Amino acid sequence: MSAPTPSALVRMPFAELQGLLQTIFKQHGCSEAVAGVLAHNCASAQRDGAHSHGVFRIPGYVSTLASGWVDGRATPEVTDVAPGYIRVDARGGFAQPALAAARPMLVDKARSAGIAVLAIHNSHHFAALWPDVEPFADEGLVALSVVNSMTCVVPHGARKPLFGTNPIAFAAPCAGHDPIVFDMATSAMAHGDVQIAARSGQQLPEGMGVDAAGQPTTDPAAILDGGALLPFGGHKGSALSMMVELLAAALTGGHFSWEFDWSGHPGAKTPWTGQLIIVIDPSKAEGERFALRSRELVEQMQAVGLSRMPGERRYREREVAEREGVALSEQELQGLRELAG
Ligand SMILES: NC(=O)C1=CN([C@@H]2O[C@H](COP(=O)(O)OP(=O)(O)OC[C@H]3O[C@@H](n4cnc5c(N)ncnc54)[C@H](OP(=O)(O)O)[C@@H]3O)[C@@H](O)[C@H]2O)C=CC1
Ligand SMILES: O=C(O)C1=NCCCC1
Repeated sequence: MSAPTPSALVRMPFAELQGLLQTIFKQHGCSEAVAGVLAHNCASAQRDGAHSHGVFRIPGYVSTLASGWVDGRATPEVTDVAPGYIRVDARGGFAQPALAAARPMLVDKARSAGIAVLAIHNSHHFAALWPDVEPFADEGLVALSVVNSMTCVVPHGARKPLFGTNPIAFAAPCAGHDPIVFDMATSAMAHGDVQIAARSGQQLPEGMGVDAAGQPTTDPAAILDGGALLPFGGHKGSALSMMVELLAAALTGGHFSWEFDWSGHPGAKTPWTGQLIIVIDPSKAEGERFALRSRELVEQMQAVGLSRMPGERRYREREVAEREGVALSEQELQGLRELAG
Protein backbone atom coordinates (compact mmCIF):
# COMPACT_ATOMS: atom_id res chain seq x y z
CA MET A 1 0.00 0.00 0.00
CA SER A 2 0.87 3.71 -0.15
CA ALA A 3 3.25 3.72 -3.09
CA PRO A 4 4.76 7.15 -3.73
CA THR A 5 2.24 9.48 -5.42
CA PRO A 6 2.80 9.47 -9.22
CA SER A 7 3.22 13.26 -9.39
CA ALA A 8 6.25 13.16 -7.09
CA LEU A 9 7.77 10.02 -8.56
CA VAL A 10 11.37 9.73 -9.72
CA ARG A 11 13.06 6.62 -11.11
CA MET A 12 16.68 5.59 -10.74
CA PRO A 13 18.71 2.55 -11.81
CA PHE A 14 18.81 -0.23 -9.22
CA ALA A 15 22.61 -0.09 -8.97
CA GLU A 16 22.52 3.64 -8.29
CA LEU A 17 19.94 3.26 -5.52
CA GLN A 18 21.89 0.37 -4.03
CA GLY A 19 25.08 2.46 -4.08
CA LEU A 20 23.33 5.39 -2.40
CA LEU A 21 21.95 3.12 0.34
CA GLN A 22 25.34 1.48 0.82
CA THR A 23 26.88 4.91 1.36
CA ILE A 24 24.22 5.72 3.95
CA PHE A 25 24.76 2.48 5.85
CA LYS A 26 28.53 3.05 5.86
CA GLN A 27 28.16 6.71 6.93
CA HIS A 28 26.01 5.64 9.85
CA GLY A 29 28.13 2.91 11.37
CA CYS A 30 28.01 -0.23 9.21
CA SER A 31 31.02 -2.12 7.94
CA GLU A 32 31.52 -2.38 4.17
CA ALA A 33 30.19 -5.97 4.20
CA VAL A 34 27.09 -5.24 6.28
CA ALA A 35 26.33 -2.07 4.30
CA GLY A 36 26.49 -4.08 1.06
CA VAL A 37 24.07 -6.73 2.26
CA LEU A 38 21.55 -4.27 3.74
CA ALA A 39 21.70 -1.95 0.73
CA HIS A 40 20.95 -4.81 -1.66
CA ASN A 41 18.08 -6.00 0.54
CA CYS A 42 16.48 -2.57 0.90
CA ALA A 43 16.94 -1.56 -2.75
CA SER A 44 15.38 -4.90 -3.79
CA ALA A 45 12.32 -4.20 -1.62
CA GLN A 46 11.95 -0.73 -3.14
CA ARG A 47 12.40 -2.16 -6.66
CA ASP A 48 9.63 -4.72 -6.06
CA GLY A 49 7.24 -2.13 -4.63
CA ALA A 50 7.48 -3.63 -1.12
CA HIS A 51 7.05 -0.13 0.29
CA SER A 52 6.70 -1.00 3.97
CA HIS A 53 10.27 -2.35 3.89
CA GLY A 54 11.97 -0.28 1.19
CA VAL A 55 13.59 3.14 1.61
CA PHE A 56 10.81 4.01 4.07
CA ARG A 57 12.90 2.05 6.61
CA ILE A 58 16.16 3.94 6.12
CA PRO A 59 15.58 6.64 8.79
CA GLY A 60 14.75 3.81 11.23
CA TYR A 61 17.99 2.00 10.39
CA VAL A 62 19.93 5.24 10.87
CA SER A 63 18.34 6.17 14.20
CA THR A 64 18.84 2.59 15.43
CA LEU A 65 22.53 2.62 14.50
CA ALA A 66 22.93 6.02 16.17
CA SER A 67 21.33 4.71 19.37
CA GLY A 68 23.95 1.97 19.74
CA TRP A 69 21.19 -0.68 19.90
CA VAL A 70 22.57 -2.68 16.97
CA ASP A 71 26.16 -3.42 15.97
CA GLY A 72 26.55 -2.46 12.31
CA ARG A 73 30.04 -3.96 12.28
CA ALA A 74 29.24 -7.32 13.86
CA THR A 75 30.92 -10.41 12.45
CA PRO A 76 28.52 -13.36 12.71
CA GLU A 77 29.76 -16.57 14.32
CA VAL A 78 28.71 -19.64 12.32
CA THR A 79 28.65 -23.06 14.04
CA ASP A 80 28.28 -26.34 12.16
CA VAL A 81 26.09 -28.15 14.70
CA ALA A 82 25.04 -31.30 12.82
CA PRO A 83 24.75 -32.64 9.26
CA GLY A 84 21.48 -30.73 8.81
CA TYR A 85 21.84 -27.94 11.34
CA ILE A 86 23.72 -24.64 11.50
CA ARG A 87 23.60 -22.14 14.31
CA VAL A 88 24.60 -18.50 13.88
CA ASP A 89 25.21 -15.94 16.59
CA ALA A 90 24.71 -12.63 14.80
CA ARG A 91 26.51 -10.96 17.72
CA GLY A 92 23.98 -8.19 18.04
CA GLY A 93 24.14 -7.33 14.36
CA PHE A 94 21.65 -7.61 11.52
CA ALA A 95 20.15 -10.95 10.51
CA GLN A 96 20.87 -10.70 6.77
CA PRO A 97 24.69 -10.67 7.09
CA ALA A 98 24.31 -13.68 9.41
CA LEU A 99 22.37 -15.48 6.69
CA ALA A 100 24.95 -14.42 4.09
CA ALA A 101 27.77 -15.83 6.22
CA ALA A 102 26.09 -19.22 6.63
CA ARG A 103 24.44 -19.49 3.21
CA PRO A 104 27.07 -21.56 1.34
CA MET A 105 27.14 -24.11 4.18
CA LEU A 106 23.33 -24.15 4.34
CA VAL A 107 23.02 -24.91 0.61
CA ASP A 108 25.72 -27.62 0.83
CA LYS A 109 23.97 -29.26 3.77
CA ALA A 110 20.54 -29.10 2.13
CA ARG A 111 21.95 -30.67 -1.02
CA SER A 112 23.77 -33.44 0.83
CA ALA A 113 21.23 -34.25 3.60
CA GLY A 114 18.11 -33.24 1.66
CA ILE A 115 17.12 -30.74 4.35
CA ALA A 116 18.99 -28.24 6.50
CA VAL A 117 18.09 -25.77 9.21
CA LEU A 118 19.71 -22.39 9.85
CA ALA A 119 19.02 -21.00 13.32
CA ILE A 120 20.06 -17.37 13.79
CA HIS A 121 19.96 -15.65 17.19
CA ASN A 122 21.15 -12.39 18.74
CA SER A 123 20.02 -10.75 15.48
CA HIS A 124 18.03 -7.75 14.23
CA HIS A 125 15.64 -8.12 11.26
CA PHE A 126 14.07 -4.89 10.00
CA ALA A 127 13.21 -5.95 6.46
CA ALA A 128 10.93 -7.93 4.19
CA LEU A 129 11.46 -11.68 4.52
CA TRP A 130 11.07 -12.77 0.88
CA PRO A 131 14.61 -11.64 -0.09
CA ASP A 132 15.88 -14.25 2.40
CA VAL A 133 14.06 -17.16 0.71
CA GLU A 134 13.50 -16.33 -2.97
CA PRO A 135 17.17 -16.89 -3.99
CA PHE A 136 17.01 -20.49 -2.71
CA ALA A 137 14.14 -21.23 -5.11
CA ASP A 138 16.20 -19.67 -7.93
CA GLU A 139 18.68 -22.48 -7.20
CA GLY A 140 15.99 -25.20 -7.30
CA LEU A 141 15.53 -25.42 -3.51
CA VAL A 142 12.44 -24.99 -1.33
CA ALA A 143 12.81 -22.56 1.59
CA LEU A 144 10.72 -21.48 4.55
CA SER A 145 11.64 -18.73 6.96
CA VAL A 146 10.16 -17.16 10.06
CA VAL A 147 11.28 -14.18 12.13
CA ASN A 148 9.70 -12.65 15.22
CA SER A 149 9.56 -8.91 15.87
CA MET A 150 8.42 -6.73 18.79
CA THR A 151 5.32 -6.95 20.97
CA CYS A 152 2.46 -5.20 19.16
CA VAL A 153 -0.09 -7.97 18.44
CA VAL A 154 -2.80 -9.22 20.82
CA PRO A 155 -3.04 -13.05 20.74
CA HIS A 156 -6.55 -14.18 19.76
CA GLY A 157 -8.76 -14.23 22.84
CA ALA A 158 -6.28 -12.22 24.95
CA ARG A 159 -6.51 -8.67 26.26
CA LYS A 160 -3.01 -7.33 25.80
CA PRO A 161 -0.34 -7.42 23.08
CA LEU A 162 2.39 -10.06 23.30
CA PHE A 163 3.36 -11.36 19.86
CA GLY A 164 5.26 -9.51 17.15
CA THR A 165 3.97 -9.11 13.61
CA ASN A 166 5.95 -12.34 13.00
CA PRO A 167 6.12 -12.95 9.23
CA ILE A 168 6.37 -16.25 7.40
CA ALA A 169 7.99 -16.47 3.94
CA PHE A 170 8.04 -19.45 1.61
CA ALA A 171 9.68 -20.00 -1.78
CA ALA A 172 9.59 -22.93 -4.21
CA PRO A 173 10.88 -23.43 -7.75
CA CYS A 174 8.34 -23.63 -10.57
CA ALA A 175 9.20 -24.91 -14.05
CA GLY A 176 9.10 -22.14 -16.65
CA HIS A 177 7.92 -19.58 -14.08
CA ASP A 178 9.30 -17.22 -11.47
CA PRO A 179 9.59 -19.03 -8.14
CA ILE A 180 6.38 -19.34 -6.15
CA VAL A 181 6.86 -17.01 -3.17
CA PHE A 182 4.65 -15.72 -0.44
CA ASP A 183 5.67 -13.52 2.43
CA MET A 184 3.13 -12.37 5.01
CA ALA A 185 2.94 -10.93 8.48
CA THR A 186 0.83 -13.08 10.81
CA SER A 187 -0.78 -9.86 12.04
CA ALA A 188 -3.76 -8.39 10.18
CA MET A 189 -1.34 -5.78 8.84
CA ALA A 190 2.40 -5.20 8.92
CA HIS A 191 3.46 -2.58 11.47
CA GLY A 192 5.21 -0.70 8.67
CA ASP A 193 1.93 -0.32 6.78
CA VAL A 194 0.25 1.05 9.91
CA GLN A 195 3.03 3.65 10.15
CA ILE A 196 2.66 4.55 6.47
CA ALA A 197 -1.11 4.96 6.88
CA ALA A 198 -0.61 7.16 9.97
CA ARG A 199 1.91 9.31 8.12
CA SER A 200 -0.40 9.85 5.17
CA GLY A 201 -3.54 10.38 7.26
CA GLN A 202 -5.37 7.29 5.98
CA GLN A 203 -7.84 5.26 8.00
CA LEU A 204 -7.42 1.47 8.11
CA PRO A 205 -10.02 -1.15 7.21
CA GLU A 206 -11.92 -2.58 10.17
CA GLY A 207 -10.47 -5.54 12.03
CA MET A 208 -6.81 -4.49 11.97
CA GLY A 209 -6.29 -3.34 15.53
CA VAL A 210 -7.43 -1.92 18.84
CA ASP A 211 -6.79 1.35 20.70
CA ALA A 212 -5.17 1.78 24.11
CA ALA A 213 -8.47 0.86 25.79
CA GLY A 214 -8.65 -2.39 23.79
CA GLN A 215 -11.51 -1.10 21.63
CA PRO A 216 -11.59 -1.76 17.87
CA THR A 217 -10.24 1.18 15.89
CA THR A 218 -9.54 2.13 12.28
CA ASP A 219 -7.20 4.94 13.35
CA PRO A 220 -3.56 3.93 12.71
CA ALA A 221 -2.33 6.52 15.21
CA ALA A 222 -4.44 4.91 17.94
CA ILE A 223 -2.88 1.52 17.17
CA LEU A 224 0.62 2.98 17.31
CA ASP A 225 -0.06 5.11 20.39
CA GLY A 226 -0.70 2.50 23.10
CA GLY A 227 -2.99 0.31 21.00
CA ALA A 228 -2.11 -2.90 19.18
CA LEU A 229 -2.63 -4.96 16.04
CA LEU A 230 -4.72 -8.14 15.84
CA PRO A 231 -3.59 -11.42 14.28
CA PHE A 232 -4.93 -12.11 10.77
CA GLY A 233 -7.73 -14.68 10.64
CA GLY A 234 -8.46 -14.77 14.39
CA HIS A 235 -7.31 -17.94 16.16
CA LYS A 236 -5.62 -19.31 13.01
CA GLY A 237 -3.24 -16.38 12.47
CA SER A 238 -2.69 -16.29 16.22
CA ALA A 239 -1.58 -19.94 16.20
CA LEU A 240 0.84 -19.23 13.35
CA SER A 241 2.23 -16.23 15.22
CA MET A 242 2.72 -18.46 18.28
CA MET A 243 4.55 -20.96 16.07
CA VAL A 244 6.82 -18.19 14.80
CA GLU A 245 7.73 -17.23 18.39
CA LEU A 246 8.65 -20.87 19.05
CA LEU A 247 10.65 -21.45 15.86
CA ALA A 248 12.33 -18.05 15.53
CA ALA A 249 13.06 -17.46 19.23
CA ALA A 250 12.76 -20.58 21.42
CA LEU A 251 14.41 -22.85 18.86
CA THR A 252 17.21 -20.46 17.92
CA GLY A 253 18.12 -19.07 21.33
CA GLY A 254 16.79 -15.65 20.31
CA HIS A 255 14.53 -13.35 22.31
CA PHE A 256 10.76 -13.67 22.25
CA SER A 257 9.10 -10.52 20.93
CA TRP A 258 8.50 -9.23 24.47
CA GLU A 259 11.87 -10.11 25.96
CA PHE A 260 14.10 -7.24 24.92
CA ASP A 261 14.04 -3.76 26.39
CA TRP A 262 15.11 -1.02 24.01
CA SER A 263 13.85 1.82 26.22
CA GLY A 264 17.45 2.77 27.09
CA HIS A 265 18.18 3.34 23.39
CA PRO A 266 15.97 6.17 22.11
CA GLY A 267 15.64 5.89 18.34
CA ALA A 268 16.05 2.08 18.36
CA LYS A 269 13.56 0.42 16.00
CA THR A 270 15.01 -2.98 15.11
CA PRO A 271 13.64 -5.98 17.05
CA TRP A 272 16.43 -7.99 18.75
CA THR A 273 15.13 -11.50 18.17
CA GLY A 274 15.89 -14.58 16.03
CA GLN A 275 15.21 -16.17 12.66
CA LEU A 276 14.85 -19.72 11.41
CA ILE A 277 15.35 -20.83 7.80
CA ILE A 278 14.61 -24.36 6.59
CA VAL A 279 15.93 -25.36 3.16
CA ILE A 280 14.84 -28.55 1.37
CA ASP A 281 16.31 -30.06 -1.77
CA PRO A 282 13.28 -31.44 -3.65
CA SER A 283 15.49 -33.35 -6.09
CA LYS A 284 16.28 -35.84 -3.31
CA ALA A 285 12.82 -37.39 -3.46
CA GLU A 286 11.28 -36.10 -6.64
CA GLY A 287 14.15 -35.52 -9.03
CA GLU A 288 13.11 -32.83 -11.52
CA ARG A 289 9.42 -33.54 -10.96
CA PHE A 290 8.86 -31.07 -8.12
CA ALA A 291 9.20 -27.96 -10.30
CA LEU A 292 6.88 -29.52 -12.88
CA ARG A 293 4.32 -30.33 -10.19
CA SER A 294 4.59 -26.70 -8.98
CA ARG A 295 3.80 -25.59 -12.51
CA GLU A 296 0.83 -27.96 -12.63
CA LEU A 297 -0.49 -26.48 -9.38
CA VAL A 298 -0.20 -22.92 -10.71
CA GLU A 299 -1.99 -23.92 -13.92
CA GLN A 300 -4.81 -25.56 -11.99
CA MET A 301 -5.19 -22.48 -9.79
CA GLN A 302 -5.35 -20.31 -12.90
CA ALA A 303 -7.87 -22.69 -14.47
CA VAL A 304 -10.25 -22.11 -11.56
CA GLY A 305 -10.02 -18.34 -12.01
CA LEU A 306 -7.11 -17.24 -9.82
CA SER A 307 -6.60 -13.51 -10.42
CA ARG A 308 -2.93 -13.57 -9.48
CA MET A 309 -0.30 -15.58 -7.65
CA PRO A 310 1.33 -14.33 -4.45
CA GLY A 311 4.60 -12.72 -5.51
CA GLU A 312 3.24 -11.84 -8.95
CA ARG A 313 2.70 -8.16 -8.13
CA ARG A 314 6.33 -7.90 -7.01
CA TYR A 315 7.62 -9.61 -10.15
CA ARG A 316 5.57 -7.21 -12.28
CA GLU A 317 6.93 -4.18 -10.42
CA ARG A 318 10.45 -5.64 -10.74
CA GLU A 319 10.08 -5.92 -14.51
CA VAL A 320 9.00 -2.28 -14.77
CA ALA A 321 11.84 -1.18 -12.46
CA GLU A 322 14.39 -3.12 -14.52
CA ARG A 323 13.16 -1.33 -17.64
CA GLU A 324 12.50 2.14 -16.29
CA GLY A 325 14.34 2.37 -12.96
CA VAL A 326 13.27 1.96 -9.33
CA ALA A 327 10.45 4.31 -8.26
CA LEU A 328 10.68 6.51 -5.20
CA SER A 329 9.31 9.91 -4.33
CA GLU A 330 11.37 13.06 -4.81
CA GLN A 331 11.02 13.67 -1.10
CA GLU A 332 12.39 10.21 -0.28
CA LEU A 333 15.32 10.70 -2.65
CA GLN A 334 16.15 14.07 -1.14
CA GLY A 335 16.04 12.51 2.34
CA LEU A 336 18.38 9.72 1.24
CA ARG A 337 20.86 12.18 -0.28
CA GLU A 338 20.92 14.17 2.95
CA LEU A 339 21.59 11.00 4.96
CA ALA A 340 24.39 10.05 2.55
CA GLY A 341 26.01 13.42 3.33
N1 LIG B 1 11.08 -8.16 9.60
C1 LIG B 1 9.96 -8.25 10.28
O1 LIG B 1 9.99 -8.45 11.48
C2 LIG B 1 8.66 -8.10 9.61
C3 LIG B 1 8.57 -7.95 8.24
N2 LIG B 1 7.35 -7.90 7.63
C4 LIG B 1 7.30 -7.79 6.18
O2 LIG B 1 6.25 -6.95 5.77
C5 LIG B 1 5.93 -7.27 4.43
C6 LIG B 1 4.45 -7.09 4.19
O3 LIG B 1 3.73 -8.09 4.87
P1 LIG B 1 2.14 -8.16 4.67
O4 LIG B 1 1.57 -6.79 4.76
O5 LIG B 1 1.60 -9.21 5.55
O6 LIG B 1 2.05 -8.62 3.16
P2 LIG B 1 0.78 -8.54 2.16
O7 LIG B 1 -0.46 -8.75 2.93
O8 LIG B 1 0.90 -7.32 1.34
O9 LIG B 1 1.07 -9.78 1.21
C7 LIG B 1 1.21 -11.06 1.73
C8 LIG B 1 1.43 -12.05 0.62
O10 LIG B 1 0.19 -12.23 -0.10
C9 LIG B 1 0.38 -11.91 -1.47
N3 LIG B 1 -0.84 -11.27 -1.93
C10 LIG B 1 -1.31 -10.05 -1.59
N4 LIG B 1 -2.48 -9.82 -2.20
C11 LIG B 1 -2.76 -10.91 -2.95
C12 LIG B 1 -3.81 -11.27 -3.82
N5 LIG B 1 -4.83 -10.46 -4.05
N6 LIG B 1 -3.76 -12.47 -4.44
C13 LIG B 1 -2.73 -13.31 -4.23
N7 LIG B 1 -1.69 -13.02 -3.41
C14 LIG B 1 -1.70 -11.84 -2.76
C15 LIG B 1 1.59 -11.03 -1.53
O11 LIG B 1 2.19 -11.08 -2.81
P3 LIG B 1 2.89 -9.76 -3.45
O12 LIG B 1 4.13 -9.54 -2.66
O13 LIG B 1 3.11 -10.11 -4.88
O14 LIG B 1 1.89 -8.64 -3.29
C16 LIG B 1 2.45 -11.62 -0.42
O15 LIG B 1 3.17 -12.72 -0.85
C17 LIG B 1 6.46 -8.68 4.18
O16 LIG B 1 7.53 -8.59 3.27
C18 LIG B 1 6.98 -9.13 5.54
O17 LIG B 1 8.13 -9.96 5.52
C19 LIG B 1 6.19 -7.99 8.32
C20 LIG B 1 6.23 -8.14 9.68
C21 LIG B 1 7.46 -8.15 10.45
O1 LIG C 1 6.33 -4.13 9.44
C1 LIG C 1 6.54 -4.77 10.48
O2 LIG C 1 5.64 -5.35 11.09
C2 LIG C 1 7.93 -4.85 11.00
N1 LIG C 1 8.90 -4.67 10.18
C3 LIG C 1 10.28 -4.64 10.52
C4 LIG C 1 10.55 -5.12 11.89
C5 LIG C 1 9.49 -4.74 12.86
C6 LIG C 1 8.13 -5.13 12.41
